[in-house]
Amino acid sequence: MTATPILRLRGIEKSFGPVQVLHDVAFDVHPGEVTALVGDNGAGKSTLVKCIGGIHPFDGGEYWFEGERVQVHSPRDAAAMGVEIVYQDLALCDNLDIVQNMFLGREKRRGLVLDDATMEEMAARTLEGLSVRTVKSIRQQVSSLSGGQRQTVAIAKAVLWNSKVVVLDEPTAALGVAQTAQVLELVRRLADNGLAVVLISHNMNDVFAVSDRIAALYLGRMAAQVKASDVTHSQIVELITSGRSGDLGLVHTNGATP
Ligand SMILES: Nc1ncnc2c1ncn2[C@@H]1O[C@H](COP(=O)(O)OP(=O)(O)OP(=O)(O)O)[C@@H](O)[C@H]1O
Repeated sequence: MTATPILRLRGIEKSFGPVQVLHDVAFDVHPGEVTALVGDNGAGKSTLVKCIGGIHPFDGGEYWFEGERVQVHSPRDAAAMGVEIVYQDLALCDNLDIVQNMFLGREKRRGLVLDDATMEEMAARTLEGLSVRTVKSIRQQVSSLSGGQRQTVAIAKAVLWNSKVVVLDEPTAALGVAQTAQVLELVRRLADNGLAVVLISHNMNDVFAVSDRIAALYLGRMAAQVKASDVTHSQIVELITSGRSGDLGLVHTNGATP
């Protein structure tokens, strides 16, 4: 674990028209760690992640990356820094195979022709690096994959580009028990490989199974950002439902790094 956050947000404010959704949000993300982002429906998790990914411009606040203040105006800006977001819909094309999906929109070319051999080799190397053995062939069409395999492909696609921060929006939401376990193992492996991983989840078992830190949003405010080992399930549930925990001695508010 490292003390220096790779991504640091301070004072983030975001409104949609007259409705303010994020209020003075602080959020730190560390390399080599899984940071769970939790909060009730409508707490602002997706909005915060879309601000991180450059989809929503925020109205005020500071975005720091690798110790420098940055301006992120588009998903392209975020991707250029190494920030990738895997949204719940996964944005995979059913009629294409795994390699084609992993390079969709960022195909490698040799002159005017697609460089299929290089793409296939890079895709295979990435999946191997993540110890993914659940897919039979990388030339398999995505339509034939299970939910867990699809999630795996979407995650592999995100890490293919030397990404440094990967945000996963509810990666186990639609999965059964065995597939959930596989995806959680993969999430942990990403962090163990040095990536900073942000995991949005409503499932406290998943959160405590893989997370190093937990950030709880309540009505658009960061109620607390704590080390997972410092809190109990019920304290996190309390933070999610009421924005505070009875035992405040264990809670570090305002996103400050404990
Ligand atoms: N594009 C938008 N325009 C207007 N309001 C929005 C927009 N996107 C989100 N909101 C509002 O912002 C608030 C936070 O929504 P957000 O989707 O960020 O919450 P969430 O924590 O991700 O919830 P969930 O767990 O249900 O996905 C909600 O009240 C939502 O209605």
